[in-house]
Amino acid sequence: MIASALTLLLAMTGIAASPFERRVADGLNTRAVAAGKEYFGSATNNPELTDTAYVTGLSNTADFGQITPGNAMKWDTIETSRGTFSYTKGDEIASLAKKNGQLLRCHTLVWHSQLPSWVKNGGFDNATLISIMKNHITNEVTHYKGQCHHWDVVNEALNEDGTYRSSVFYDTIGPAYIPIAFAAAAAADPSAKLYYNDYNIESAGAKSTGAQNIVKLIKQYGAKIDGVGLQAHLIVGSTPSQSAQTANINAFVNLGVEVAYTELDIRTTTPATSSAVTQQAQDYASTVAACKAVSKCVGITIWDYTDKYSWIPSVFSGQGAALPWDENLQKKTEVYNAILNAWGSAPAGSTGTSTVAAPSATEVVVSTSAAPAATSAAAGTVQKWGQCGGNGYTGPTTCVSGSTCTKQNDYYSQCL
Ligand SMILES: O[C@@H]1[C@@H](O)[C@H](O[C@@H]2CO[C@@H](O[C@@H]3CO[C@@H](O)[C@H](O)[C@H]3O)[C@H](O)[C@H]2O)OC[C@H]1O
Repeated sequence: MIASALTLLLAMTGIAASPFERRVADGLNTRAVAAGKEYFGSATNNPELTDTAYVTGLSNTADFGQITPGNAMKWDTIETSRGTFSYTKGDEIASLAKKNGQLLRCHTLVWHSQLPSWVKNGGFDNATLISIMKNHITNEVTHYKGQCHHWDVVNEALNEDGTYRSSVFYDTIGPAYIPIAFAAAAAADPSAKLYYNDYNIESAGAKSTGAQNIVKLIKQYGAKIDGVGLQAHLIVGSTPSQSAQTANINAFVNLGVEVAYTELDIRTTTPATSSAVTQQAQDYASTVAACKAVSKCVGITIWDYTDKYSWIPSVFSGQGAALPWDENLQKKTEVYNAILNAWGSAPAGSTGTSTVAAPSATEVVVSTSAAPAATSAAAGTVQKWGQCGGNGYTGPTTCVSGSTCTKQNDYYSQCL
């Protein structure tokens, strides 16, 4: 009786055992952990949690050691009207992760999308919007304090050319909204790792450089940033090579932050052909191998695990089949095994499922980039937050020669 209860408990936690042995079940997460990573995980959404077969798969810690709420922690769910906070949906997913013994990646605090119109169209001035943003962050991060392994603090602040995206936050506050957000999140939960998260930054280019500049900006302001999330909404046949991805990861790591793949899916035209599936398996493998090759790439999250609940078909017309499980919750063997084997061999003593040799992965070390240069503002430039000091700002306070940095209040200062 006690032995069968123990077996049931261990099966629920992804550990297979007899009364005389404890063996870790083989899977995407246990292989990632054996490769030195923190987790392999999946996003999920509340409506799917009524599907018991789906939840059983999501709760299998051999495959998934981490869960990310796809929508439940976004501003339009949490603070639908000013000062009214609702955590029911986020709590449901946080509780599931806790029950399963899985890590929780919390997503996301400040984003131009899925933002309620009372924020987007509120017409608030600079100081008021800063106060609204800080209040939102403080309230939500405090609610989940101690539960979030990572927080995606700011999501998608960049255009494709690496310049700042126009949003109510950027247009009202200026780029300083980013370090202000990170500082507020750090104050509310000092132990959560704080991430900047974006798409199309999985290989070198203007946007990846823009994200690296955001890391520098946050640090210049004296705020804490721990990591950069590479969303990795990729396309079959156009996925960057392993070496391109590894070099890109190292460019972030060399700035003193870690990296995680946060929303990986690799879409194709549907219905997927067998050659597309073969290419997709290779694309997943090169992405996993890139992460494996750099110790500071801490884990990979797929943006849900099954095509049944993928967001892709609703956003990219005629595209889909992006995930390792199909619409019937069946593993796509070729894709699943490619991920499994890209992580390397099964943990010693595990209940093995595959014996295919793993590809070798080499750590690529690129030269350490120079420390970020202190920026000097041009005469007449309105610095929308604390460029001349104030409100905790510890970055450069120098104007270009001949101009004087004048503090107007805690939020505005100007080089005159
Ligand atoms: O009708 C909405 C529906 O449109 C919404 O879809 C979600 C949109 O966000 C998706 O996640 C984002 C994917 O891209 C990255 O850019 C972001 O970081 C992610 O947050 C999510 O998967 C979709 O479900 O869901 C709510 C419905 O009311």
